[in-house]
Amino acid sequence: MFDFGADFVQFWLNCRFKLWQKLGNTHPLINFSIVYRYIISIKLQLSCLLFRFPIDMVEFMPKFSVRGIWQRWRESYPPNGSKADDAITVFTGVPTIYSRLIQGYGAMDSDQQAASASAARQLRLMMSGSSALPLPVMQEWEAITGHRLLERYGMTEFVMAISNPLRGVRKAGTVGKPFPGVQVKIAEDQNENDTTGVGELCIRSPSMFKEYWKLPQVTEDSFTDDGFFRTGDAGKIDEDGYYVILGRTSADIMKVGGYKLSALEIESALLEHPVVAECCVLGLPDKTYGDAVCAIIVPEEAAKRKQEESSKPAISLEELCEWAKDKLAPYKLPTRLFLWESLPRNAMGKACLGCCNAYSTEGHGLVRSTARYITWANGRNFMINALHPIKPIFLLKPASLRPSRIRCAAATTKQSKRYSITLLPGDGIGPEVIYVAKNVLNLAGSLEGIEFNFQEMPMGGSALDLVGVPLPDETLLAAKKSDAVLLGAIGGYKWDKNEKHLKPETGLLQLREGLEVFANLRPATVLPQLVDASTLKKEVAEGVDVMVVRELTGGIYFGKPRGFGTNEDGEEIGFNTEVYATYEVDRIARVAFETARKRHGKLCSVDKANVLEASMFWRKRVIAIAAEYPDVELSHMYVDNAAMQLVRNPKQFDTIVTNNIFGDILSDEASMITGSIGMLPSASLGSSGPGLFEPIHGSAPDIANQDKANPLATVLSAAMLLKYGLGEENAAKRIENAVLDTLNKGFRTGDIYSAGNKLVGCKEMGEEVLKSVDSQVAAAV
Ligand SMILES: NC(=O)c1ccc[n+]([C@@H]2O[C@H](COP(=O)([O-])OP(=O)(O)OC[C@H]3O[C@@H](n4cnc5c(N)ncnc54)[C@H](O)[C@@H]3O)[C@@H](O)[C@H]2O)c1
Ligand SMILES: CC(C)[C@H](C(=O)O)[C@@H](O)C(=O)O
Repeated sequence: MFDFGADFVQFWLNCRFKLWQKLGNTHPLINFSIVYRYIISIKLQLSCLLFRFPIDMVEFMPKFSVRGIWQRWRESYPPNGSKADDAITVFTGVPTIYSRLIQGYGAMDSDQQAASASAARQLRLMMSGSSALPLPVMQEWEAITGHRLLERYGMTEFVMAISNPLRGVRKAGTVGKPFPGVQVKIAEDQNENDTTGVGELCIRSPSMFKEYWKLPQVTEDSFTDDGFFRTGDAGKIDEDGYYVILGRTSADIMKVGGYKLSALEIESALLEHPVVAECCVLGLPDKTYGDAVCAIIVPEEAAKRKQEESSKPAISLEELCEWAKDKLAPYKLPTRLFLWESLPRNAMGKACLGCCNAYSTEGHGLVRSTARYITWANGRNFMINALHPIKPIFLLKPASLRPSRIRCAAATTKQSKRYSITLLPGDGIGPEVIYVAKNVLNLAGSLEGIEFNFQEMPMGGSALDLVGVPLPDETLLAAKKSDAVLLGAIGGYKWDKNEKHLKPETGLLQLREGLEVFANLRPATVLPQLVDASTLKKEVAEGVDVMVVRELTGGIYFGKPRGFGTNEDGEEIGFNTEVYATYEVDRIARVAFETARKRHGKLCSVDKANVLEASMFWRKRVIAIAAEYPDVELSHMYVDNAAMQLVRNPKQFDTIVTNNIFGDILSDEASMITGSIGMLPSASLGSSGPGLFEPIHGSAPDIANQDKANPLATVLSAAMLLKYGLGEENAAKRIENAVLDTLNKGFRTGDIYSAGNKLVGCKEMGEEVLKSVDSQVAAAV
C-alpha cells in the first residue's frame, strides 16, 4: 500500500529504476524526469480529472490473483452492509484481468457470487486500459457488477490522452474523446488508396515526454513534423467523435485484398461464440491477398473435453464462418483456423502475438498435413483443423461485391448523401432477415448516391442475455441519434417466463415510447404474384390494398393503473387500463386523414364504442378532427365487425385507423389476406426524430436459424425507411420493384410457396432481391 501524501518522494526514488524498465510499451529508456512527471500526472489525473476527490492510497494487487481480488472486495464491503476503513473504491485493470475475474466469478458457488457481485457493485469506479476491451467482456462485467468499465487510452510517453467520460456516455468499443488540451489526429497512409478513416493515432499533449534518454534519433523518428507523437496504434473516429483503437499498426492491422482489417474487431466478434474461450486473430502471409485472416482459438473447457472424447475439433472453420457471417463482412471471415490449448501470453497477460505468429507460420507445413493433433516443440498441444486450403477471401458473387462507393459514382451524378442507421436484429429470425434487408438497403442506396453508416445494437432477448435488460440505454441512445432505425424482431420461448420488466417485448415498447413513434403504418397489399398464397378466395383477395394506421404509444399497452393484485375476495387479479387523451387521438387521427387523403380518400375508424368509454371518446375526437378533412370520407366500425369484414370483403377498406391493441390484432389478420405475415412491413413515425421500421411479424422461434424465414417484410420495411424515414423515394422504389421482380421470377419462401414456383430459403431470397436491384440499374437510371 502506498500513501501518496507522505511517501511519494520516497516511492519514486526507490522505484525509478524499476519504472525505467517497466514503463513504456514503446521504449524502455524513458527520461528520469518523465518518471517523475508520470507519477505526478497519474495522481493529478486520478484526483482532479476523474474524481474531483483526493486519493489517499493506491494498492497494487498481486498479478492475476483472481481469488485475492474478489476476496479483497468482499472484505471491503461485507454482506452486513458495512464498509471497511481501507475499502477499495477504485479499480483499474487490463482486459485480461477482467476476463480472469469473470472466470473466477463463474467458478464460485451462488452465495459467494452474490456476495462478490454486491461488493464489486459498491466500488465507485472501475477502469480498463492497456489494450482494447472486447465488447463481450465489457458486457459480461457490467451484467455481474453493474460497472460499465471506463476505457481510456494512454501511453507512458504522454500518460493519459483520451478517455470515456466519468459521467456521460461510455461507448463500448471506444476509448472516448481527448482530454482538454490534448490534440489527436489520425495519420492515414498517404501511399494507400484507403478511405476507411483508419490511420496511425498521433497525439500532442501538455504531458508529453521530451525524449528517449540518449536516443535522439529514436526520439526524432517518433514525432511528426508538426510535433505529434506517433503512437504506433491504429485508430479511427466513430460517428460520435469517439476514438476506436484498432490495435498496433505493426501487429494488429492486417491488409487483406486492399482492405485494412482490425484483428481486434474480428477477435471481438469471434469471442461471442459460445465455444470460444480465448481468441487471437492475425494475418498470415498470403500470395494473393497480402494477408490471410487466421484465427487461433482456445475452446471453452467443456468444448475441450468433448473434443478430447470425440477426437473431433470443437469447432470447424466452416462452422465458425457460418456463425460469424452475420457479424462480420465476408472479407473479414477467417480463412484459417487453429485450435490451441492456450494462448502464449506475456507477463502482463497480453497474448504474445509474436509467438502466435511464429507458431502458426511455422505450422504452415502442418496446414497441409492431415494430422489433427500436433505436439509443438516445447510440449504444448495444439490442434489444427485438418486440411484448410486457403479459400478465396471473397465468397460472394462479384456483382454484389462491388463496393457501393464505386457503383454509386458510376451510376449517378448526385452528391453522396450519408445516413446513420441503427440496426436492431433482435431475436429468432430477426438477425436472418435484417442481414438480407441491410444488404438490399445498401445496394439500393448506393445506386442513388446514398451512403449508410450502420450501427448494430443489442435489443430484446439478445440484449437480456448480454446485459440483463431488454433495451440497454446505449441502444436507445444510438437509435435516437441515428437517422432511422431498422428492427428485425424480438422475443422467444426462452424469455417467455421472465418478469414483465425483463421481457423482450417490454424492450420493444420502451423503444417505441422512447422514440415517441406514435403512428404505426401497416400496409397490407395483395400483390398479383401472391394471390394464390392467400388463404382467401382469389376474387376476395385480388386487388386488396389496405393501410392500417395503428396508434402505437398509448392505450392499454401503456395505460395506468396496471399490474397484479388481489380483489376484495382475496383472489389474485391482473389489470390494465385503456386510456386515451385528446392529444393522442387527435394526432393519430390527423396522420390517418392525411394518409387516406393521399390514397383513395376513405378512412374507417375502428373502435368498440358500444361498450368502452375510451372508444366512445376515441370516436368523438376522430369526428372532431374530420372537420379538418372534408375531402376524406369517414366511417366507423366496431372492432368485432371489422375483424369479420376484413375476411368477408377486405376490398371495402382503404385506410383504417385504430387504437394500439386493435391495430396489433387487425394488422396480423390483414397480413394473411396478402399471403403471409412474412410479407408485411411497417413504419412507426413520430412528429420528430428517427422513425422505427420493422416487419409486423415476430421472431418466429419455430423457424429460427433454419433459413426458412421470409425476409421480404423486412426488405419492404427498409423501403419504407427510405420513403418515410429519409424521403429517398427513388431508392425505395428500387427496392419495391426488386421485390416484385423477384416474385415475378417465381422465387418463394415456404410461407408464400405455391405449386409451380421455386422454393428458396431466406438467404437465397435475399440474393435474388439483390440481383434484381442490381439488374434494374440500366432501366431505372
Ligand atoms: N415486433 C416484434 O418484434 C414482434 C411482433 C410479434 C411477435 N413478437 C414476438 O415474437 C415471438 C413469437 O410470436 P408469435 O409466434 O406469436 O408470432 P410470429 O409472428 O413470430 O410467428 C407467427 C407465425 O408466423 C410465422 N412467421 C412469422 N414471420 C415469418 C416470416 N418472416 N417468414 C415465414 N414465417 C413467418 C411463424 O413461423 C409462426 O408460425 C413472441 O415472443 C412474440 O412476443 C415480436
Ligand atoms: C411484441 C409485441 C410487443 C408487439 C405489439 O403487441 O405491438 C407485436 O405484436 C407487434 O405487433 O409489433
